[in-house]
Amino acid sequence: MSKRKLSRQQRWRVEKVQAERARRADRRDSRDSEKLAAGEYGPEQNGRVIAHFGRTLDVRPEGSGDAVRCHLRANLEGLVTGDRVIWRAAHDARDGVVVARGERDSVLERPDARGQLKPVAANIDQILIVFAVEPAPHANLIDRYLVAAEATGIAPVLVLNKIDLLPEHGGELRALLARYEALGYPVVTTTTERDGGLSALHARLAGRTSVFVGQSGVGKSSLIDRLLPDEELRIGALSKDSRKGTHTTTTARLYALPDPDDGGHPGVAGGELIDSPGIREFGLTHLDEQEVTDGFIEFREFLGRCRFRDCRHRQEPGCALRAAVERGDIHPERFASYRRILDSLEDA
Ligand SMILES: Nc1nc2c(ncn2[C@@H]2O[C@H](COP(=O)(O)OP(=O)(O)OP(=O)(O)O)[C@@H](O)[C@H]2O)c(=O)[nH]1
Ligand SMILES: [Zn+2]
Repeated sequence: MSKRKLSRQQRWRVEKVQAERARRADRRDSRDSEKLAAGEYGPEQNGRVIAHFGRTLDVRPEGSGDAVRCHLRANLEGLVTGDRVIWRAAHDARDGVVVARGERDSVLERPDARGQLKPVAANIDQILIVFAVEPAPHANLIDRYLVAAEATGIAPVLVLNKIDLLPEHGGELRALLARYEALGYPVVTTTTERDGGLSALHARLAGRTSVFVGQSGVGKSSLIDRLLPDEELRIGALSKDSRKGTHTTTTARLYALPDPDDGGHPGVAGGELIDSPGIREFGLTHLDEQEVTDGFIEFREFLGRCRFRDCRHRQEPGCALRAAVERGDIHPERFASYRRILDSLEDA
């Protein structure tokens, strides 16, 4: 679209529309300023963005209470679901205005249609990477997700779902996951087919903001449906259609999970979930060689120890990474995965 040459007339029309938009934003902003000055808005308070639609946001007041539809001061851009904000409620309490954005602890980004990274959600504490007994994961796929998660700086957690389908003694999959536990990654097992099958997951979610990612068919929808059983909690939630991935731009939403210690009322203590089809499809995109290398956390202690400063850990003599593989300090499959991920970047 952006590459297409616009005719002069089209360009003129686009400019006119943009000018009109800017004028309207200015007008809105000066109206806000007047109202703010005239005391038509209440005092500043903290809140969190639970959904956003262009320049309109739903903000949940800190503590509790229903979300309030807010608009943005014109000088504020790029807020996303999960952002902490300072806002003021209108005196008629029906809407409000967001006046500032708080610092972000973390941000999840995805490339837009032009390949530019855009933030889609903020202040996420953990990325739950969902796998299943069926379809069985390749170790390489787990590594890909872990590398992508490490690049965001958000802590990854491995969730093995459908454990009702595990063979009696756990099979290869448990051994595979034990390998990741040894690296320090938390592993949680779940099943939607048994009572109490989500209790370890509930414990993991409590008090944190999480997102679920993972390949198709592993049970993300099934897990989320059970975590948010109350239809009301999912007001405005994804429709069945948009779940199927056709509307990957659908806005991310933040949901408070029911808190079992508070009679099942949704609250921060029960944990919070940010979800959208785009977030679920999060994967290995737009990483460079350095980010991939850094994403293998057990490599870190060996980096910088190769004979050559610019070692790419291939055939170079004195490679500290390859020596670590030979000594058994790095699992050969993790190293093979590393190589495969780098090769796939070159192909892309
Ligand atoms: N046996 C078993 N089946 C499960 C479990 N959880 C989910 N399933 C089934 O796995 C299938 C896929 O589940 P979904 O929840 O649609 O998976 P998803 O990850 O959301 O898949 P996409 O929407 O394609 O991304 C469904 O048929 C579920 O009923 C489980 O714990 N055990
Ligand atoms: Zn090396």
